[in-house]
Amino acid sequence: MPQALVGKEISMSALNTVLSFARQQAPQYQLQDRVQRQPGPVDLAIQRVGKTFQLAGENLNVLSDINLDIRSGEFISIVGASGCGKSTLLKLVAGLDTQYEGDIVYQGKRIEGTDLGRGIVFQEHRLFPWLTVEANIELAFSATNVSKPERRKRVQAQIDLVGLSGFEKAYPHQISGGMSQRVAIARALILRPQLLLLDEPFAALDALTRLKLQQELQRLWEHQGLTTILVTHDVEEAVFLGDQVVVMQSHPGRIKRIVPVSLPRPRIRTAPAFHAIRDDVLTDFV
Ligand SMILES: Nc1ncnc2c1ncn2[C@@H]1O[C@H](COP(=O)(O)OP(=O)(O)OP(=O)(O)O)[C@@H](O)[C@H]1O
Repeated sequence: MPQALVGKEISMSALNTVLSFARQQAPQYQLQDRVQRQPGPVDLAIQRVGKTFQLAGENLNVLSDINLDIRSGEFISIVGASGCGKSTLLKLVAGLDTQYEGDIVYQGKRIEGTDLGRGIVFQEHRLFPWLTVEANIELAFSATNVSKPERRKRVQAQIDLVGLSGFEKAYPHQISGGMSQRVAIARALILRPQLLLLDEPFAALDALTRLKLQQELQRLWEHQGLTTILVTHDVEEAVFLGDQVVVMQSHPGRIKRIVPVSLPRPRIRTAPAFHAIRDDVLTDFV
């Protein structure tokens, strides 16, 4: 069964239990206080991008003719079957792989390598087990000339923002998977990137933690005005968070269609309009 359909196995009563728990846990949104977001200018332009790997002497065409404009402050979700090239595309945008055809232009410059202005979070948290929560986050400053007191101040503020106050001195083995992912997100955000890249950051988490972190991610995104790209297998997550859901298909990996999600935030997962968009996207996987 495609990963994207796994969520369909949950019964309505189980889903409602999960949702009411998540609502209690989630930070309370003040709808009247929220700034109306306006789409900004194009921040990231992916133009005619292709990627071929060499595998056992053969050429493996993984991405072909990818074209996508992402506006400043937009949240883009990318879904698609396993192996369609989602992570490969994200790595190209991160600058972790610079061997590609076409152009990826971020804020007017072709991406030629990694940059502190682009933060990335992977499925595994990649924390150093011998460092505390605060030391793992502070590590992000190692290539900068930010002063020690300023680092400390920003680390504490970021820890507070992701809800980890009190766990500053804990080691990764002393905190849960969800908390570890929050540390990874804090580490990605501490340098105040303008572009946040997320590669299935919640895939290894249980359903409750996942819902809670989706809400927290939305809060951080709104708070910091980040342009965000999320790769996920979870269609519901994609619709809950995305301004647009990019559906990819395989062999070679390419964009099948882009589904706009204009529902107001925070989105109500049980609302018919939400179901309609989720079900529409799911038709690409059945
Ligand atoms: N370094 C590499 N060398 C050769 N082939 C690679 C390399 N990295 C990825 N691939 C291949 O590229 C294809 C796309 O991989 P990618 O990880 O981007 O897919 P994905 O859509 O993110 O998959 P999943 O959803 O399972 O994570 C796969 O066939 C994979 O085997």
